[in-house]
Amino acid sequence: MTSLALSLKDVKLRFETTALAFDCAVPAGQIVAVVGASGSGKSTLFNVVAGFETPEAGEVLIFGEDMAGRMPAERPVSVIFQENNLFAHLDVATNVGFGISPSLSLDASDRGRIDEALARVGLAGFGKRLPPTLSGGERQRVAVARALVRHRPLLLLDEPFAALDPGMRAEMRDLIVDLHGEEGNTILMITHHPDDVKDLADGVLFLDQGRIVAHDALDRFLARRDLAAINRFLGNDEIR
Ligand SMILES: Nc1ncnc2c1ncn2[C@@H]1O[C@H](COP(=O)(O)OP(=O)(O)OP(=O)(O)O)[C@@H](O)[C@H]1O
Repeated sequence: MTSLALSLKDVKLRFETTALAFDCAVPAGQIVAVVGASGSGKSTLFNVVAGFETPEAGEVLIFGEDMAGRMPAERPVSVIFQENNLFAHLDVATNVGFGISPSLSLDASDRGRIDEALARVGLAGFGKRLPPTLSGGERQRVAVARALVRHRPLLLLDEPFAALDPGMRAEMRDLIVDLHGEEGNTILMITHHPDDVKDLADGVLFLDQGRIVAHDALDRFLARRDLAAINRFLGNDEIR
């Protein structure tokens, strides 16, 4: 039996004007793109998994463990957002160090791990720099380095390349694929770009109006023509 990185069972949430309901089972070791129109519920899905939102019903299981009552820091999850992942007044090495110890009690071997992680994302020698002196792409690499030292088996990427130019986006995609190959972790990545889906994903979770309406392997997803929302996303305009 394939082990599951994530299962959402009858998960339900309600905001004033919106009801959301999530059901899915994501096998361990995959890269899964999370897509859907603005407002379809992608960030809310991540917030439920990471523990920033508590559902009013249902179960969130990560590697078979029920996450009910577990704070975000206690979950086997790392999250990288579109921006603002770093503390601007703390240097790069310290920002990465939070991934090892939230109280920053770091010994010499921890400092070695930080340097290794920075080298791994192409930022050797950047440890003393402050985030505002870095480019957007470099800041995202620091966030990736922090996720690397945190070493959690489930990584959530919430549009991590959205603020980057096309060349940098492609570089970051390559970096994520390389790290996934090395770590063997499970990655869920929110994106609005069909190219990210095609280049990165093993599978696709497609959301529409607060529900997961498709969960497919990549090839099957790309061949779908049966849902207008997916046709819009893939640009199958002639079929609509
Ligand atoms: N804290 C909240 N309070 C009230 N409504 C919320 C809250 N969080 C999300 N919503 C609503 O839930 C729906 C889903 O929002 P969500 O941010 O998850 O969508 P999304 O797919 O991530 O959108 P985008 O692609 O624009 O980031 C939206 O209608 C949003 O207004």
